[in-house]
Amino acid sequence: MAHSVGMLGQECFDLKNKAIAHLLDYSFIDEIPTIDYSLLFSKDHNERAKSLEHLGKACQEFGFFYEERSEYLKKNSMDRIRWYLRSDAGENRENLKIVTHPEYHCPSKPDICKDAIGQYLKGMHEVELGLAKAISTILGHEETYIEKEFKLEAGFYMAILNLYPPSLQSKGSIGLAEHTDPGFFVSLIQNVNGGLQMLSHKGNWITVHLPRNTIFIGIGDHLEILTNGKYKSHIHQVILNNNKVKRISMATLHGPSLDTFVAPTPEFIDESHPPNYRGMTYKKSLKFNGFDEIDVQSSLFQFRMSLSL
Ligand SMILES: O=C(O)CCC(=O)C(=O)O
Ligand SMILES: [Fe+2]
Repeated sequence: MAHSVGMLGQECFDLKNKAIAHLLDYSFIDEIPTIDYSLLFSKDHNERAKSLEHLGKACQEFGFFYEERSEYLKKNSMDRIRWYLRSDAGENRENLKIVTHPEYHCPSKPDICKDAIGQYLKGMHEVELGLAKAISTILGHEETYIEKEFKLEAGFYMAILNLYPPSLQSKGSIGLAEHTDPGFFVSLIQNVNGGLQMLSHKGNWITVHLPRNTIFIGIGDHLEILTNGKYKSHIHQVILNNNKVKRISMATLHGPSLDTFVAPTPEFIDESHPPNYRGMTYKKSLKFNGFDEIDVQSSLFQFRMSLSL
């Protein structure tokens, strides 16, 4: 069933009971499995159990489920809004990163932006808490497990508004090179299909086609760490189409609070599953490679024990 979620800067979003998470299905190349968010909380026990099972399977097997620019160009390690343009062989995008939680920041111009993004993210916070409950349940924990582990009340969120190709024409086909994102999960909306690709477990790049008015949800690094690798952070990239299509996306990284220490929890560790990741606060993990918090760079690769120690 389709749910309405307006696009950025247009309609207001009412996501409370109306979000759907899209999780990429590796086995049916053209099909993205859809989790009906409302069914995760259905009063019908069978319906709820079925939909939780579907979500668990998707998580485990698929891993996904302008103001004055110059003002935001200067770099300071405590930036809460930063504008960025890169156009070279490795990356071609213009983007604006905004810390939106626990304090909400947003450029004040254009004024529609602040309200629209604020309302969208308010809705997404509800969705986040709902997904945290549902995923805690399928992991065999009490509903509040992830919310508590990640201290989501003070979660660090980053909204990333991307434009491909950038105002300068792109200098290659890579919009954004392959990467994973830190955090609990990433939500993404876009104005046109095409560009975003996910790496399947078979090693194929699959283009993500989102039905209109839907939100894509992908698992982030810190759910992988918490579950000791049971759920995998999704590897993705953006490929450009010879400057022919302008695409705008907004990715929101829903992270734990900056002071949360994230490590594999004992429930996911036993003799045959030793801890695969080293633990660290979310803040330290974001700054691990000398980046600022606002860069939201992944350091998952270095947290994997066999590689990092
Ligand atoms: O634009 C997209 O589709 C993906 C953006 C993304 O992966 C990111 O900003 O981390
Ligand atoms: Fe990303």
